[in-house]
Amino acid sequence: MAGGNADYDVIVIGAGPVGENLADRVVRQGLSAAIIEDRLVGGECSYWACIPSKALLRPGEVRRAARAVDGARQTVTGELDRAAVLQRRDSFTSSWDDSAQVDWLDSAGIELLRGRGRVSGNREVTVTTPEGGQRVLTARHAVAICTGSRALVPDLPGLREARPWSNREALEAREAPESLLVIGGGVVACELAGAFLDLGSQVTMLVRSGLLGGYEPMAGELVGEALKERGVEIRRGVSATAVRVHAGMREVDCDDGRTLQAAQILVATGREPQPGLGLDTLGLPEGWLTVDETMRVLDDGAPIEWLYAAGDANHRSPLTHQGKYQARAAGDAIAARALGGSVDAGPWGVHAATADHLAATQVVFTDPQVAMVGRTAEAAAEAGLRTRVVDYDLGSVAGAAIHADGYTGAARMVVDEERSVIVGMTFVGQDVAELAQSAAIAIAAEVPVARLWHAVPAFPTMSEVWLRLLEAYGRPRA
Ligand SMILES: Cc1cc2nc3c(=O)[nH]c(=O)nc-3n(C[C@H](O)[C@H](O)[C@H](O)COP(=O)(O)OP(=O)(O)OC[C@H]3O[C@@H](n4cnc5c(N)ncnc54)[C@H](O)[C@@H]3O)c2cc1C
Ligand SMILES: NC(=O)c1ccc[n+]([C@@H]2O[C@H](COP(=O)([O-])OP(=O)(O)OC[C@H]3O[C@@H](n4cnc5c(N)ncnc54)[C@H](O)[C@@H]3O)[C@@H](O)[C@H]2O)c1
Repeated sequence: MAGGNADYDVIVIGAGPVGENLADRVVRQGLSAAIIEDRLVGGECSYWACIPSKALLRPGEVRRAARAVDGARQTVTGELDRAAVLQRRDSFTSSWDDSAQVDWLDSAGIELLRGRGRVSGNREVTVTTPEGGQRVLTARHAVAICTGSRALVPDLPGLREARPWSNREALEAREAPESLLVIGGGVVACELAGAFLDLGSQVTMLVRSGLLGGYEPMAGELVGEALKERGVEIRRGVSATAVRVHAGMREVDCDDGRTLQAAQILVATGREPQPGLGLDTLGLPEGWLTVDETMRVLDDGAPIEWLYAAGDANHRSPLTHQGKYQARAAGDAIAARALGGSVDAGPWGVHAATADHLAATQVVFTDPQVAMVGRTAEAAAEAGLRTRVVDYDLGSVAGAAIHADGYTGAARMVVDEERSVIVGMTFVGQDVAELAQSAAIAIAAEVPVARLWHAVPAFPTMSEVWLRLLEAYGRPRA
């Protein structure tokens, strides 16, 4: 066990958004930290996930928004400039150059070590350097696993040999394939199907069950209708059984007896943990790490005092902002434990990531967008809550009608009847992303429904859907 002679107070494996935030948090409180990264500082999010995907999606969204407003529509006559769209994506990823993020680590006082890290003992990490050397490092207080996740490729005959795209190849692409077969119906599948449609690919989606599982059903329905209207072929209830490459095309056999052809396949079937983290040295199984509320890794339900896992690595809420929220809780808890302070890990405590369970915010950047906070009606019922569900047509709100001609959208509010507080809210429609935070505040602050009647939305904005939902629910006495 490392004691006074340890190399650093804290060692963080993985310099994605979560690892960077965790390291920053401990350094700000006077501890020393090293961060180990084997690819680019900034992680999946900055180079192969959130940032390039949103950069690719935005131009098409803006074009459609203008075309949805009479008077503006007439001025938008040309096609998207696809080369400019790709160039804009490149500028957001700094052309996959992480020097600015490296400079930031330096300015924050965090030491960067390039290489692949793995836990090799109690408070010990071994780094395999890019040159193939090994370096053993020790941590005085904590090791934090912030290694994110990687695309899960199903074990399907011929699929790997066909060299399909994951999010990585898709988001680095220099050009769009003529045709793209997307396997999966989750968030990555829906967002990237739209992005490549805008870039000119003919897109087919192979969706085993519904679209956007885990969200309110209206989200998948409205997003699916819009994708179809824009020309995506969605084959629901169909699974691939085998893949071949023939004459430069991918051929995919399906369980409905058909064979589909595409120039490229995008696998968007979920994520898996990074392998080779050395968990076996601690007797832990490979897989997503289970953690307590301060992100300490649990071994048979008991926390390992010095080992933390935050972000995708623990799979509690695999989203950048929720992972960074966990990093703030974990970083502060590490510092409090190291410096002899008290730790407040109870619900909504300063060292607890309670919102992961009760108020996580998610935005799907499809067109229409989906913004969801907290639980779906189904999840709330499964958790045993006595709920009332209120639905409202977002398109009938004056602000939405002005926002776009023929605005189509939906809103759902899930109220816990025992406590008279909202536990879930979902908005679907053009530009609803910015409505999410209003719901996050209402849900995290557990504002009673009676008090919400005093939070008056401005007229004519889309936020007026709040008033309509409350009217449909009824006005409880305060
Ligand atoms: C296509 C796509 C789009 C997405 N869009 C959004 C979005 O719009 N909004 C959102 O909130 N979330 C989005 N996500 C999810 C988001 O990308 C992740 O939740 C987020 O990146 C998690 O951050 P992280 O720091 O935990 O992991 P990562 O960003 O994956 O970073 C982990 C880092 O650790 C490094 N690493 C891994 N193993 C080792 C090792 N052994 N040694 C050294 N370094 C290692 C990796 O190279 C990487 O740099 C998207 C995901 C995908 C796939
Ligand atoms: N805007 C955002 O915030 C955003 C965007 C993209 C991704 N993300 C994050 O990344 C995570 C991963 O996204 P994802 O879309 O890869 O995963 P997902 O879990 O959301 O969806 C996976 C999809 O693949 C299907 N699937 C799984 N195995 C399959 C198989 N063998 N054959 C056919 N279909 C199969 C599932 O039914 C599901 O539709 C999300 O959970 C989300 O947290 C967030």
